[in-house]
Amino acid sequence: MRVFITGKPGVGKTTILMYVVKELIKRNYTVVGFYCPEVREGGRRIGFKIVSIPTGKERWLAKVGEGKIKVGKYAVQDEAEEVVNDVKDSLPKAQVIAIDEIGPMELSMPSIKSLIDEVLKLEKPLIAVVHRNVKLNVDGKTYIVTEENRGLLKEKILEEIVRTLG
Ligand SMILES: Nc1nc2c(ncn2[C@@H]2O[C@H](COP(=O)(O)OP(=O)(O)OP(=O)(O)O)[C@@H](O)[C@H]2O)c(=O)[nH]1
Repeated sequence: MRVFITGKPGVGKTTILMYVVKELIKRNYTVVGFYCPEVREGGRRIGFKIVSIPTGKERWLAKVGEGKIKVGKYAVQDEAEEVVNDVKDSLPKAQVIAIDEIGPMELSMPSIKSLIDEVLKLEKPLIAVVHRNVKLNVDGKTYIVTEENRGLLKEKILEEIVRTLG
C-alpha cells in the first residue's frame, strides 16, 4: 500500500505527511524514513537539512554554494549520507515508511536515490511526498493536495494506512 502526496509549492504536503507520521507514532507504530526541511536565514532559504525518522539524526542535505553535485543554486552535501545510512539501518524494523520528499534534490544524490529505489521495492506501507515534476512508475494512490482538500486528506490518509496495518 503506497500513498503519494503531490501538489503545488506551499500547498501543505509536508504538513499532511508529518501529521500522519506523528499520529502513527502516537499509535505505537514503527515509522522509518526521512524528511528534508528547508533552512532559512534572514527570510531567505539557504538550504535543506535531511532528518531521519525516528532517530531525529540531522545533517545538511544541500546548501547554497559550490559543490560537485548541484541542484539549482544548492550544492548537495556528502554528510547527508550519514542520515541515509541511519534510515537504511532502521528499515528492517519499519512498519510504515515515510519520505518527504521524492524530488529532484533527493534524486540527485546517488545514495538517497538508491534508498528510494530500495524503499519502492519493499512491500511495506509507504507515505511519500512526491515533487510535482517527478513521475514514479510504481503502483500507489496519488493525492493532489489543494487548499480545499488538505484538511480532509490528513484524516483520510491516516485512516487508510492504519486500516492496512490492522
Ligand atoms: N491554514 C492552514 N495552513 C496550512 C495547512 N497545511 C499547511 N499549511 C501552511 O502552509 C504552509 C506550507 O505548508 P507545507 O506543508 O510546508 O507545504 P508544502 O506543500 O510541503 O510546501 P513545499 O514543500 O515548499 O512545496 C505552511 O506555513 C503551513 O503551516 C492547513 O491545513 N491549513
